[in-house]
Amino acid sequence: MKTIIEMRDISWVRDGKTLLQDVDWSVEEHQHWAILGLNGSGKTTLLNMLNGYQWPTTGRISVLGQTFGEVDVRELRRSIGWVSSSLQEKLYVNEKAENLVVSGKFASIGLYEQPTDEDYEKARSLMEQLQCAHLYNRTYQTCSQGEKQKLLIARALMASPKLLILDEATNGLDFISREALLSSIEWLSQQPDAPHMIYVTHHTEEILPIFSHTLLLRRGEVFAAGPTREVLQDDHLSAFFEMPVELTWRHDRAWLAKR
Ligand SMILES: Nc1ncnc2c1ncn2[C@@H]1O[C@H](COP(=O)(O)OP(=O)(O)OP(=O)(O)O)[C@@H](O)[C@H]1O
Repeated sequence: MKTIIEMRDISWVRDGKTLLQDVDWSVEEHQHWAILGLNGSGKTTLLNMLNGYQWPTTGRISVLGQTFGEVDVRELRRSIGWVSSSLQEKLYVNEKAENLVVSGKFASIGLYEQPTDEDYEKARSLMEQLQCAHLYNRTYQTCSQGEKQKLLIARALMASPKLLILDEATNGLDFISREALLSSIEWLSQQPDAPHMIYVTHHTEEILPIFSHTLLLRRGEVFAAGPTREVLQDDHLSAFFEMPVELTWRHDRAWLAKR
């Protein structure tokens, strides 16, 4: 089995505060993972490290078999798709949807290289598959939040990444848009060349059955990591949230309530 992500003894210290501590985490081939954590638990910091934007104070990271410190991270980033709202803030709001999606091929914000006709065909086909082809000639700023998220996923898929990170992808979506986005993610996982997915969320019910494994992150430490059904249990989560909670499983998704 190939290891997709390996983090060993990761810590990150800033201004005398330990914000990540002794993080050990492995993602193996054919696994999709969810990361669940409260605000400030260190999720974004962990993702920044996976993309080589932040370096750990101690520890070792390898992604897709490449060890950080020994590889050109800019090159490695071409194999990693990252969909996050922080990325949205950096995007050009006046960019046309088609150009925004195509720019994913070059892992650039804006288009500086000349795309080919095939690139535009691929962009259109991805948008059709994600059911957002009607936005082709629209500018990014005129799209709704749900439409924007789909465009960002299509953009990330342009480079045929081996790893796709979805960071709070359903932020700001209404119920219908959220379920539509989750269906697209499920559809994506069923494609023959599907990337390995890391889905970061605050909500247990968004952890689709395709996410075989879940990592619980609390105050910069791994609270639990393993098969989703083992990790998402009442006792475990009550200890995690430091509040009595109970889960109801419906359609293979875990709905959380305060006990
Ligand atoms: N550059 C920085 N300097 C100092 N502290 C930082 C820095 N970046 C993050 N932190 C702190 O590290 C902790 C973890 O932040 P992080 O953004 O990783 O959490 P998160 O789990 O992504 O939170 P949220 O769910 O709210 O997005 C927070 O306490 C945050 O204030």
